[in-house]
Amino acid sequence: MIVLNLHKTLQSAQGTMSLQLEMTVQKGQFVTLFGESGAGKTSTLRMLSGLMDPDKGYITVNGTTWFDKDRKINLRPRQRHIGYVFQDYALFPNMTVRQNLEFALDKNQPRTIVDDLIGTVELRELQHRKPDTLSGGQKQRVALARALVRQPEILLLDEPLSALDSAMRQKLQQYILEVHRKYELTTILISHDVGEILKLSDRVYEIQHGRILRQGSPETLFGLGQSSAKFRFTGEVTGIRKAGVVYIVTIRIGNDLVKVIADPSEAEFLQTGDKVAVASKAFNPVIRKI
Ligand SMILES: Nc1ncnc2c1ncn2[C@@H]1O[C@H](COP(=O)(O)OP(=O)(O)OP(=O)(O)O)[C@@H](O)[C@H]1O
Repeated sequence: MIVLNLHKTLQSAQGTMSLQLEMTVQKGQFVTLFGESGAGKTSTLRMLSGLMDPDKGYITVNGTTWFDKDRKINLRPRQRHIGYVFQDYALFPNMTVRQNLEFALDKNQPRTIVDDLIGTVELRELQHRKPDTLSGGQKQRVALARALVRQPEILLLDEPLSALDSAMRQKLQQYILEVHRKYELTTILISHDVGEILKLSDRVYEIQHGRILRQGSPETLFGLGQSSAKFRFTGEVTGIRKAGVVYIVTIRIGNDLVKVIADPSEAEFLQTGDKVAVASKAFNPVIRKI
């Protein structure tokens, strides 16, 4: 179980922002941090991993204190047994895929874990290639495998899929779920993609200006518990047009554009850029802002 009690003054473009978060993540959970840019999501992961010191508060993981300002406890990043995957892969360009993984091994650690990971994320054919010969999705599989070489209990994923196209994202989501289950990880993801959050997470925290605004299961948080589960998708509004007494709302789902008819009460609160859920109610799609 991870218990976070974090206080940190951050410098935003608008001035100072006071981050104050209390969060408990159960062992084995898949948790997502969601919220607008600059809300403090990355800073939260950096404090958990030891890359940024909180001004006040404590971090305990499975009963061990990793950080406690009052008791002057502050474990170094290497002592925290965390795997961290970033959006930009951060691979060593002069090393092959296998060498990137082997470089992460601890002294005395058996090499079998490297083979196991290469198998799990299907890198066997690519293992002797250098990163600049790989696609974005392949590089991110290498970064995911490398983050797991030291067999961490906690995996932190900072928007790892946001640079990938939709088909590649879907594949990578599958790999992420697979490693989360196979290596019995506790995983914390930062994501803005509602479909991705629904697919992967047990629990979502919505962060705004350094505070938890809402938390709950993804279905509850995005209002999907109230709609029929027979037909449901999430997407982003790209246009709203009035057509007589109704509105035509264009929604982007992955690479597809779908048009949905909405009545004025549904369309009233929508604008371009909104994330929405569309579900069917007795064959009529209903549209809800999330
Ligand atoms: N070391 C630091 N010291 C002070 N302020 C910082 C530091 N690092 C980041 N900040 C500021 O803290 C704020 C929150 O940044 P953070 O990266 O945590 O947000 P975020 O929610 O992850 O946003 P995004 O989705 O854009 O990545 C930003 O305004 C940033 O400039």
